[in-house]
Amino acid sequence: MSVNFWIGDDYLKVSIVGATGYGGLELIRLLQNHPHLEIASLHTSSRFGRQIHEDSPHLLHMEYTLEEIVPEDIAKKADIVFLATPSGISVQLAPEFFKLGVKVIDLSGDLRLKNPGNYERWYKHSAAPSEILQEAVYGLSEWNASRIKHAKIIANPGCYPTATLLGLAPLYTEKWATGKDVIVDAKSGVSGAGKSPSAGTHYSEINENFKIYKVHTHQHIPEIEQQLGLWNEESQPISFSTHLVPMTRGIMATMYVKLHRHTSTEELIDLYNTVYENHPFVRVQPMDAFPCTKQVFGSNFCDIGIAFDERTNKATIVSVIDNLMKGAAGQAVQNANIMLGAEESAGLLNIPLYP
Ligand SMILES: NC(=O)C1=CN([C@@H]2O[C@H](COP(=O)(O)OP(=O)(O)OC[C@H]3O[C@@H](n4cnc5c(N)ncnc54)[C@H](OP(=O)(O)O)[C@@H]3O)[C@@H](O)[C@H]2O)C=CC1
Ligand SMILES: CC(=O)N[C@@H](CCC(=O)OP(=O)(O)O)C(=O)O
Repeated sequence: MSVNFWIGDDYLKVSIVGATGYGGLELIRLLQNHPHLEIASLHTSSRFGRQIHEDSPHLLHMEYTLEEIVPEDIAKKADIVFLATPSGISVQLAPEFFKLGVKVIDLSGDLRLKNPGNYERWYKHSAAPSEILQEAVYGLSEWNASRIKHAKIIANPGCYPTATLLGLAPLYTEKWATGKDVIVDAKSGVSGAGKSPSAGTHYSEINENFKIYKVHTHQHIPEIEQQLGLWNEESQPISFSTHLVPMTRGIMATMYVKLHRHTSTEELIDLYNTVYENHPFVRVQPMDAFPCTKQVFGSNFCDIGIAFDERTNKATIVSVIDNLMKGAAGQAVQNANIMLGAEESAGLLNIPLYP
């Protein structure tokens, strides 16, 4: 039975667990001006009692005391909880919130893979209970809205999968792609790795440098393949590589896809425009134009450029997003909007920061 979750003009209350990290801070930025959602509480595993602005001075004007993570207490004040925590945490927290009847939007990778063995292989943690994995709805907003609307748990997609899947979806769902020999060459800004410094991401390692990482082992490979398999059962394993770029935000995924049919760039652009016609956050570039990460900086847009290569019969698709927005907090708020029956774009239609 479907229940109308939203109760009209009132604000719905939300709590954020992991509020001090990059994803959590981006959620705060979006929720502060949201027309239907209001922050009830912010939670930390290590800094209880401190003000949010003590470690995040860009929030100097905001008065929120960081609280411990006690699901029973959160359930008393929140309708929805966002989990913006490292992998391995939602495995434990999501079942508790589910039992307490609080809707969960999980930004981590814990609930995305339906096969627990797959999660354990790629994430190296114990998986969530099967009941929770089955309950979790994959939150690729443009492609799963009818299920997101009635979901109790959302597994918000990863940043690379969001850029990749939005870029590949029209070819897979319309059966233009053979599903064989697909190559995804992806690059990310350093905020994708979260706020905690590490040997691989600190300034002198990343500045004026460009490096490949997690070759053939990236945890987003099974997530992308799971969704491609749902769209097209002929789909085969993809070649997927990830690189770190010396910039703060942004993801670019460049994809090379063999097609069933001979076509033209014009026809491909028409296909993408038709598929994404009613989706305000996916913008398809005109002929001969390709997107760059700066044109989506700080926004929830995914911009896509397309060209057909006559010589190889392959399409080249370029998809860009801001990893913290469409790749994390922005899509999480978009999913919350869909769940509560509001405009999908509520609180999210800001123009990208430029230059
Ligand atoms: N950064 C990105 O672009 C994207 C990130 N994601 C995923 O979203 C999640 C959050 O990412 P991001 O914000 O970048 O990560 P950060 O490392 O920046 O933040 C993680 C947050 O989790 C809290 N935390 C750490 N340990 C625990 C724990 N044991 N229990 C509860 N909370 C804990 C941290 O702070 P405190 O010590 O105060 O509790 C912090 O608030 C991750 O799972 C990430 O993989 C998904 C898409 C994109
Ligand atoms: C630049 C960078 O390091 N990015 C991270 C993205 C992590 C992430 O978002 O992880 P989950 O989606 O699995 O939670 C990475 O490549 O692992």
